[in-house]
Amino acid sequence: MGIDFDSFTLAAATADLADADEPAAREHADAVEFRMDLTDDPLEALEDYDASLPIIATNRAAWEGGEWGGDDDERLAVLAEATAFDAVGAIDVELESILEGEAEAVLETARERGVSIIASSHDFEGTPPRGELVSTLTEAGKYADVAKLAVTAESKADTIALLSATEQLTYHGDRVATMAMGEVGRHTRAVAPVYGSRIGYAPVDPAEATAPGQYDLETLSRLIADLGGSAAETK
Ligand SMILES: O=C1C[C@@](O)(C(=O)O)C[C@@H](O)[C@@H]1O
Repeated sequence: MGIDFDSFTLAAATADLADADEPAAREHADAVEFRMDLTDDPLEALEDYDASLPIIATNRAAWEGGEWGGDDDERLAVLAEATAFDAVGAIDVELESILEGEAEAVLETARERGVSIIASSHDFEGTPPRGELVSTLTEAGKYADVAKLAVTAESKADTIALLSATEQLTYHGDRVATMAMGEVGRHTRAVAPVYGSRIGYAPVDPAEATAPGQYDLETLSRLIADLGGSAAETK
């Protein structure tokens, strides 16, 4: 069953699926993001999975900030295999792979199996101008159920640009997930859902963050709840 992302989804991001059974995950997370690239035998881990949270499967390329060691064909083939597991409700595919024409098979397999698709783009260096944020999200949305963009904010203006792009796409009816990585933009992880962002990522244990600036799960859950952030209510 695909995750519908109709409302905000808080994902416990981890390399270790056992985290899905941790009290913090059971209490605060709506899904678990399994970073397949950060573990040795991800398909075996999926086979052993018996917790109740649905899984977002991500097999991040090294050229997109991940740690997958093999080539891209194999990386996407392993991701396609992950869609066979009932617990996998969504996959995350790099927009770059989609635009290069490398992801057709994995996207088709996911669609056939009713698994939702997140098309993602990351900028670990900075934040492109607002117009570019909008066009990247619009492009990603053509191929996926959720268009995701993670940037690195270097100024408050960067965070405003990201939130503004989030609001624009959401107002237009597109499903997006946005966040600014690093210290300057950290608060966007709590605030972006107010403007429509559909997915937030947080580790169960802050020492095991999967991206710079992440809050731990309990903290992010509380911040979002306090701010009343809910994707469906942005108009
Ligand atoms: O793409 C994302 C977002 C993320 O990079 C973040 O900034 O929280 C964390 C990653 O695990 C996830 O795949």
